[in-house]
Amino acid sequence: MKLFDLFIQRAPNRIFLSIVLGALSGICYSLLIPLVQAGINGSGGAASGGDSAVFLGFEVYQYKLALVFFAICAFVLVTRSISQVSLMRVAMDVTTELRKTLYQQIARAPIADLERIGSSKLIATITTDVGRIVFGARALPDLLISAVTIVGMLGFMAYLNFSVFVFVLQAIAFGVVTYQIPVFIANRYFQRSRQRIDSLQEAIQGLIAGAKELKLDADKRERYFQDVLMENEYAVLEADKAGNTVIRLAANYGDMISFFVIGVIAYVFINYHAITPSELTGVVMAMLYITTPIALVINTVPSVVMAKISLNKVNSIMRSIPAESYPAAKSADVPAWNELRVRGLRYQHRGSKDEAGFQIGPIDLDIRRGEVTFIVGGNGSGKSTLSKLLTLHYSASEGEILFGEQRLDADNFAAYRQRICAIYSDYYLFDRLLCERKPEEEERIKEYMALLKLEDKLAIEQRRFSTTALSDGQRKRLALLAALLEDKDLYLFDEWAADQDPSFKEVFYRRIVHELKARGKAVIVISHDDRFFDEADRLIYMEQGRVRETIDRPRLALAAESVALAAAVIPQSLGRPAAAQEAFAIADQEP
Ligand SMILES: Nc1ncnc2c1ncn2[C@@H]1O[C@H](COP(=O)(O)OP(=O)(O)OP(=O)(O)O)[C@@H](O)[C@H]1O
Repeated sequence: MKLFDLFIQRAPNRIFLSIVLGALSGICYSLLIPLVQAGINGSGGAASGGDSAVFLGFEVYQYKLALVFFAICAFVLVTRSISQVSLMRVAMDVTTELRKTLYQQIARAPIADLERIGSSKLIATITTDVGRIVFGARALPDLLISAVTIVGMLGFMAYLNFSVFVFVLQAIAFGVVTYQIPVFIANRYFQRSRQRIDSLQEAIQGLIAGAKELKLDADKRERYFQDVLMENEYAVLEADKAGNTVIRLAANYGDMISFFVIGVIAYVFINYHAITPSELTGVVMAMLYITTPIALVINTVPSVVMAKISLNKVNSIMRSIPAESYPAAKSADVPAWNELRVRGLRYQHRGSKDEAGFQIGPIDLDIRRGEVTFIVGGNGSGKSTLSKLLTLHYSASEGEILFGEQRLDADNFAAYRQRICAIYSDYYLFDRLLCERKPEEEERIKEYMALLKLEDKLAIEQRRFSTTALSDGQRKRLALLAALLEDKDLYLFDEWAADQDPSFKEVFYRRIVHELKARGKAVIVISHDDRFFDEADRLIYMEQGRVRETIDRPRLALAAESVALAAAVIPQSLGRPAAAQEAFAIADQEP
């Protein structure tokens, strides 16, 4: 994707019009000086006429020429304005369009890739890069108008005196070539600054999200402030300062090129070439006249350079976010299922440079509708990773998932995922209900608000929560309410009850999970709440990325029946596998 292509793709006609009007404006702009000179010299030919007229009480000398002059001024004003306004509006559309493309790409990205890239980089791209691209691209009409003006003026000089024209051309070529050296150096600094913006963004997130922890300890706060936040801030500042200093010096050099050339023509060139005083005046006027367009070209170069750097960043982010290749499908496109079977499933997280990523599998398990499956195991045993495989966010490297008799594949992936509802441990609470509105919704909302004791805390108006400024437990209950209003086949709760008080743990395990089971849903509960393991129809115990033990209800009930076993077996199954094995071995020996 190239800078100008963005604009052409968005509005080719408006861009064409803008370029034509910009070019016309540049041409007319460059006619003004020859006209003034013609007026001064009284050699305006037929147009000047040499007569004077009275206009609004003022005497106007060579009124025809004056008329042409002011008409051109008005034309330049109109065409330049239309060209600039039109391109500016396209630029604004392009900003929104570019952001929209990024939003869509993020929405379509696999979760594993979003986790790998991290939110800081994505936010920096959306906020910093898109703005810079459009700012740079917006300078393009001015560049065009200036370039045409410069070309027009050079043409005028060629008409006045060809050897002056050749000299000026050479001087400009020399200026442009030498100008590239500082631009190259500045470019390096700007690239360095852009690389540090991602880290800075991450540091800012830490400052906001970690404000509570930082406030508790002044030393810690100071260390974070200096070593992380300001370190990145100063790195960006230094690189930007250096880049802008070089660019400024280059811009001043560019500004003065015209004057150097004027000086050389006025004091040196005339000694070696035949040039009349009126030609010399014309050339000097033309040179002074193009000082501004040359400065403008030179001053907009940094914005264009920045825009190109940002565009490269956006391109590289876009390339690093692959879109999921599953065709969009509706949940109705796949047959109903009763059992989800997982066979030989493997997945590996992306590792660091020195270490291979955590591996899960091979996993074999069955999840049935109308049953509650608990997934238990120690921290880091792979429960959440398995939950993202089961809810079809991670794509397994090996193995298969079957919904009933239907094997999960690229064609039905999106449709089956539509049938799943989950509250992850790192869930996000939206500020409104996003599920499809159902006729009985009002009734159910009332019922759940009462059950989850939320009715005094917030109201739901037009499907929007009146507040989400709630306690952690209340926020999670609100997320649960939103999930319960949906009608999916499979519900997964990753440590949902971890921050609920005992009464809500009871409500969750004994009422909600039961109710979902009674509605024929497949319910997966990832939990450390061993007190409620008796609610499970099946308990899957994970260890080091593998299913170590699958315990079905009869066996679980048997083990739990004995007080000794209940105390010894189930808690130990989380941390002391040897004892758990022994206890289940005893349970298994029961007739
Ligand atoms: N996005 C990720 N990228 C790389 N590695 C990851 C990622 N998420 C988890 N891991 C690794 O996978 C391992 C298992 O993590 P997982 O979150 O699945 O465990 P868990 O059983 O849910 O733990 P807990 O009970 O603490 O929530 C961890 O050791 C972690 O290092």
